Amino acid sequence: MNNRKISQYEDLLRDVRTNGQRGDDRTGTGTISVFGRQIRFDLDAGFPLVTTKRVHFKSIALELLWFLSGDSNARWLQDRGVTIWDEWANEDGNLGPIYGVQWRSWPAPEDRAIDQIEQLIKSLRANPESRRHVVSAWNPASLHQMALVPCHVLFQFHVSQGRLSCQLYQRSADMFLGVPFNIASYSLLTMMLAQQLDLEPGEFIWTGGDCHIYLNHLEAVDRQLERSPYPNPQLTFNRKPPAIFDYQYEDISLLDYRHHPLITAPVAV
Ligand SMILES: Nc1nc(=O)c2c([nH]1)NC[C@@H]1CN(c3ccc(C(=O)N[C@@H](CCC(=O)O)C(=O)O)cc3)CN21
Ligand SMILES: O=c1ccn([C@H]2C[C@H](O)[C@@H](COP(=O)(O)O)O2)c(=O)[nH]1
Repeated sequence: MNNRKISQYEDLLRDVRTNGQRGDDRTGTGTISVFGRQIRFDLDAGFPLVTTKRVHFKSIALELLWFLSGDSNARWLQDRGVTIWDEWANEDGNLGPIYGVQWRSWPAPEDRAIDQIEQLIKSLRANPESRRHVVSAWNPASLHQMALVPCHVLFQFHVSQGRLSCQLYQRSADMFLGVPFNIASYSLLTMMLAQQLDLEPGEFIWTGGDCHIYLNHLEAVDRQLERSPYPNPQLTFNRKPPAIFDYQYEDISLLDYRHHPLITAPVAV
């Protein structure tokens, strides 16, 4: 079965490497890209953290907790040693109303704010069979204020046979640096929600729009593609926090993460 393989990410990376078309992009770096791809991960077959290079899980987990807290200032991350948003932040750490703000306080008329995560949890509890468990970060009225418009734009949860699944639509996908983060981040979110709702984690389905490799990542990608994936690590929680907003980094344990050495490459700004 495709969703129980351990090489979905590497297979897609190879697909883009082989079939990507040369093009220019906003950052001036240049890419090879394909449009429209999907990969799926069975979350009871281990945690889908890429093993063909070292991926810094702590940055991923802290970024997710930062989104969930509704914060969009990079200071909170910087105070915890996470530097992945530095290039886009101004001198005060400000990034404008990016993910955290749209998830937790989407601006609505009459100065109201919509907490999409709170509503999501309520709807998953009250009406698990609903086909409307959707969260959107793409707010056309706020895009001009954001340091970077959302890449992971919309996600939907689905409950079937006691299992909670998630599908993400990512409009733009930096295959080498961003996608390993995005897969792990949404898989972790799905496992946290499943724990809160007393459901089993189901599948994480990643759907990508423009899937690209930056030209200055090609050598790094070629090195990575010579490597064979290891079995997935396991992810467990050390306690059940009272609510989805109460998780701390220390509540999350990543076990048996066997990986190949780090491969570094510059991020395109
Ligand atoms: N071009 C680009 N690619 C991205 O993936 C990306 C952006 N821009 N802008 C916004 C966020 C920031 N994200 C980032 C930014 C940097 C790394 C990065 O440099 N990763 C290194 C080091 C990780 C660390 O310091 O923890 C890596 O080896 O994975 C990863 C994701 C994902 N996003
Ligand atoms: O979570 C993320 C955030 C960003 N990216 C990548 C995708 C692109 O390479 C850039 C964004 O540039 P746009 O011109 O706005 O598409 O950042 C990612 O892969 N994952």
